[in-house]
Amino acid sequence: MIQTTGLSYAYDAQAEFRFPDIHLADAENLVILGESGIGKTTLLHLLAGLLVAKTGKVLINNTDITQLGARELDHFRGNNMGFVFQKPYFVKSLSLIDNLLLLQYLAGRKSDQTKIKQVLDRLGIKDKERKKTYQLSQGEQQRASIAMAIINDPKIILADEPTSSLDDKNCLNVTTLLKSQASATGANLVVITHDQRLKTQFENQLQL
Ligand SMILES: Nc1ncnc2c1ncn2[C@@H]1O[C@H](COP(=O)(O)OP(=O)(O)OP(=O)(O)O)[C@@H](O)[C@H]1O
Repeated sequence: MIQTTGLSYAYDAQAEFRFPDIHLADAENLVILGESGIGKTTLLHLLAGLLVAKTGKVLINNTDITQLGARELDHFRGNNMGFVFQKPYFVKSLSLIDNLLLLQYLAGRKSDQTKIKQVLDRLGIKDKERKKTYQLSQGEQQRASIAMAIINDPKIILADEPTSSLDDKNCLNVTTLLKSQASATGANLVVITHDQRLKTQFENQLQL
């Protein structure tokens, strides 16, 4: 569940944003649309607690993350959130499968190669599991970053332009996978994009 109230953020006096309130029950999805520079990434980073709001609250599963200290927030994020960032973050020296095993380890989970292979298979990159992530194409890296986001079954999946480098077929694969992952685990999925192809794929839309 995600609920925001009166959220605003200011980078400086020239770049101040007030965002509409968001109410999502468990398992509900939302696509946030809007032109470049309107504040989509800023809003997503506020939902993730990566930016500190000027005003307002962000309730996630009844925890107001704006009230958490840095350590608590890190812990909360690690246990509850999965991110698909515009620019993927990998450990460069490791293969794709080792990056995913590392994430399972860091979350205190047992290593589960079967699950990793299933996720990679559904994303169409199982044959790339032994590659270093820098050896993957941009679109493959985007799909790899989605595998990283969902591997530990987060309760909230936040995705920043997850389909921008993908062709139509992979765009549909990725949104289908994100939605089915979210519905399988009762997670909220929030996607921000200016990819108009996503408009018809989500029931809830917020136009900034
Ligand atoms: N660190 C920063 N300092 C000052 N201004 C910033 C900073 N980060 C972003 N901005 C400004 O805030 C505005 C909103 O940025 P944001 O990244 O949230 O937009 P966006 O809607 O996600 O854009 P895009 O679709 O191009 O990614 C932009 O005008 C940007 O220049």
